Amino acid sequence: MKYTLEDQIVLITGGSQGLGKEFAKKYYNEAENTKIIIVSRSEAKLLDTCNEIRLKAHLRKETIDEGQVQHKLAAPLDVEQRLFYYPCDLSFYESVECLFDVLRDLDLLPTQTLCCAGGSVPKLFRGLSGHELNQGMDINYKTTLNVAHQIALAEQTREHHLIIFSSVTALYPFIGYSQYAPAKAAIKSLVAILRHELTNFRISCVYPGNFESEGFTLEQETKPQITKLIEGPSDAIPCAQACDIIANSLARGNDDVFTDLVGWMIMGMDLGLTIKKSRFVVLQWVFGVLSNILVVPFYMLGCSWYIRKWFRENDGKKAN
Ligand SMILES: NC(=O)C1=CN([C@@H]2O[C@H](COP(=O)(O)OP(=O)(O)OC[C@H]3O[C@@H](n4cnc5c(N)ncnc54)[C@H](OP(=O)(O)O)[C@@H]3O)[C@@H](O)[C@H]2O)C=CC1
Ligand SMILES: CCCCCCCCCCCCCCCC(=O)[C@@H](N)CO
Repeated sequence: MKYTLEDQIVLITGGSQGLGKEFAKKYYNEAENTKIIIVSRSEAKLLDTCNEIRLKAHLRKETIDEGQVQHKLAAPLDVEQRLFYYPCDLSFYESVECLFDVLRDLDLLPTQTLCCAGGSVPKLFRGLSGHELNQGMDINYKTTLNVAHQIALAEQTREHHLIIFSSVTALYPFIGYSQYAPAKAAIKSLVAILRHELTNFRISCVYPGNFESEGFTLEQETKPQITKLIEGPSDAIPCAQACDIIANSLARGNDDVFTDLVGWMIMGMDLGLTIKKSRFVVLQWVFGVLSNILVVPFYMLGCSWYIRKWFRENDGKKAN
């Protein structure tokens, strides 16, 4: 199943900002016959994003008499529209069922689904609240799980391209990401199983390195210094650049997608019982085998020594 922007119905979760918004822009500006539905919790952000994308494309639609804006996903559908939004907290299964009931009623079941919704609160484990801990699983795992399940039920035979967003931290979890990395690792595990079961689906999993977004800016505020040091080799790239890298990689047929060299390296080191479909995969595998023997043991020893030193110097109990 080739990845193309044109002639699609694409559902983008987390489309109100960051990477999801960049993908909505890309589909809107680079394809003429593709309908885009962006979903997130905040109707205000979704509305702003729709208007901004239209304004930039000089196609801003004025509000209609009833006070409804033309691009909220509702009946009757304005078939002239290409960009819609639907506010929904995707961590609640029942809300996702309602979303898919609306899509089905409007004959807008997607041909591509991008599960971009996610976000992290990087803190030391003891510094997290119960709410933050549970939000981690809700926002990063349950939003993807619920949408993937509903699209799997909706599309029993037709081809569908499911594009799920994990993180390099799923392949290399480290200090400061306890609220986030386990959820992203769960996504990696789910992808491997769905690739066995959903035989009419193409399932791609993206493992981005750092990129600049509203979420990234926010997480920098709580991120422990040791976490910033460890992830230092993954410089944050512009969000639009990350979007282009991912789209080009998908178009080349890759299904395990990285956004930087560090991500390629770490994916190579993650051997395990899954066949990677990534760029330069043979070279990546050879690199992974050799580095697991020659580099990783020394890196991990050095890393744990450095973390212990950091705690000693920062009196770990209070350090954040
Ligand atoms: N930025 C980075 O450095 C990296 C990001 N990633 C991953 O890439 C994806 C995109 O990242 P980024 O652009 O930074 O994300 P942002 O944090 O900028 O945006 C997250 C989006 O998810 C939406 N969202 C959050 N919770 C829910 C929910 N319960 N239901 C529906 N929508 C929700 C938010 O909208 P609203 O608040 O309106 O709900 C927002 O649109 C995420 O999965 C992230 O984990 C991976 C590696 C690195
Ligand atoms: C031989 C061993 C070499 C190891 C090099 C180690 C480099 C680690 C880079 C980790 C980058 C993590 C980026 C994803 C962060 C993320 O998902 C958050 N920004 C959430 O938004």
